[in-house]
Amino acid sequence: MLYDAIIIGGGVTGCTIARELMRYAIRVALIESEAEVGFGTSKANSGIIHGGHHSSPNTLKGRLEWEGNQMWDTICEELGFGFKRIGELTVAFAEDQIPTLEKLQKQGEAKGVPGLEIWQRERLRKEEPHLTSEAIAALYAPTTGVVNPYEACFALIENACINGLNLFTNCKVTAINQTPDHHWVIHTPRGEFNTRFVINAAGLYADAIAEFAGVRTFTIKPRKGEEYLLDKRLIGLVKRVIFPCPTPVSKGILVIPTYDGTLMVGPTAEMVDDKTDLTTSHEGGKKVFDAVTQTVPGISPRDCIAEFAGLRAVVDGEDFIIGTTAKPGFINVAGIQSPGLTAAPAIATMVRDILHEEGLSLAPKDSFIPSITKPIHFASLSTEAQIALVNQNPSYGRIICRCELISEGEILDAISRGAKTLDGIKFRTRAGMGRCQGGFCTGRCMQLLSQEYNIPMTEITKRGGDTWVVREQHS
Ligand SMILES: O=P(O)(O)OC[C@H](O)CO
Ligand code: FES
Repeated sequence: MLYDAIIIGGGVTGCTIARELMRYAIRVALIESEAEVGFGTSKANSGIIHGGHHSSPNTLKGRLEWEGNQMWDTICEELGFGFKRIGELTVAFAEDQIPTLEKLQKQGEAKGVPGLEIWQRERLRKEEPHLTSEAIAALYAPTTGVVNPYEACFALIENACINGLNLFTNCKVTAINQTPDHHWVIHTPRGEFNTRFVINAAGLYADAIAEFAGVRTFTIKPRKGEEYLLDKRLIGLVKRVIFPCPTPVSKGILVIPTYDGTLMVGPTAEMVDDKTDLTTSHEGGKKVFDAVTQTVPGISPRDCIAEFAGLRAVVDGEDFIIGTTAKPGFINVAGIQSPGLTAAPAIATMVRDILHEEGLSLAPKDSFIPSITKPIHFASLSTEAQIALVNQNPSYGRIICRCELISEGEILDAISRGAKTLDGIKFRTRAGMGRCQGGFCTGRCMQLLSQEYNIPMTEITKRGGDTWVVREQHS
């Protein structure tokens, strides 16, 4: 079969493009090397929909940041994943940082970002009493939001699949070539895929994919960010995302009230050589906690319940690379570092427009379904609603994850929506994300995966590949 477009890479960029393209009467596939979408850089994203004022309007990422920011309300309404505009504060600790706040405010206002205000010490103390008294002023941005990035990926891809996307996971591209009639052939261990257009949204590996096609003009360098999740006891300590004044390459180390309320602190910003290096380090942890304990003194390293790292896909020049290449039909969507999540919906419409300009006919599809059935979150229901649900389906009455109060019904629902691994369950339902970090619920989630896919426990993985949890015993 000849596809009209194939997207390589199922991070938030690829998933958002896929969902956008499914509005039109075209044949589209998405190829992802990992076991599930969102399992690369996206799963370690800080989950911030940036206010719109951080990047210069003279850059592509600066333009798409604000455009994308404004598109998230509709997407979340349609797809039902969590998104809250909780606002942010960029904090100044010394007089010489005030011009930075003013510059960010002007930059945002030039783009049309509403509501940017500089708060002086008194207002700051009143609004965020747990912020250090050393803070002298802050730029408030009400447009900043938080979202669970992996939930966004799952919801976008589920909706894209309902609307006809062909999704291939565990499918690593090994070569790309062009036929004499200028169609592209993508080679994978799961077979060959033929397409008119290739959309290279391969994140850290976008340079390798461009190289396969003979159009590489950039190199992706990984910049690591370590993040530390804190215990629930700190929920509510700050209400907004707290930023320091930015550095030339990073927005700095933040205190992030995630969508679920749990605080997360980070990220670091260290260039690394290895695209698979997701280690956290003593130095990284120290850097993060030294910074955030100064900003919010109520935080302690002892509150950390989990830590992880992600790798930003950075190119020279630090801007997004989105556009056509020397070979017709091959489109790069590369260098999507921060604010990539924020910009993703605007990136998707930009890619759609490029495809149209390049000659792909995009007739809107009358049958497009914009929404998905929203997953039930049992613990948030009223007692009456919980009783009614359990009477109707007793699996919602069996709690699998005690820390996060997640029921069997929710886990079975996640599996029916495509969760294939323990992380797939965890990122969809929160089972395993609690204080015991899966100590109690992992075995029970494995039993459910084994039962639903009819596979032995030894085939179940944490996140695909060789990440098995139990091994067969040989005597
Ligand atoms: O450190 P940055 O600027 O890459 O930003 C990363 C995230 O968007 C915020 O944590
Ligand atoms: S029981 Fe699931 S994280 Fe503790």
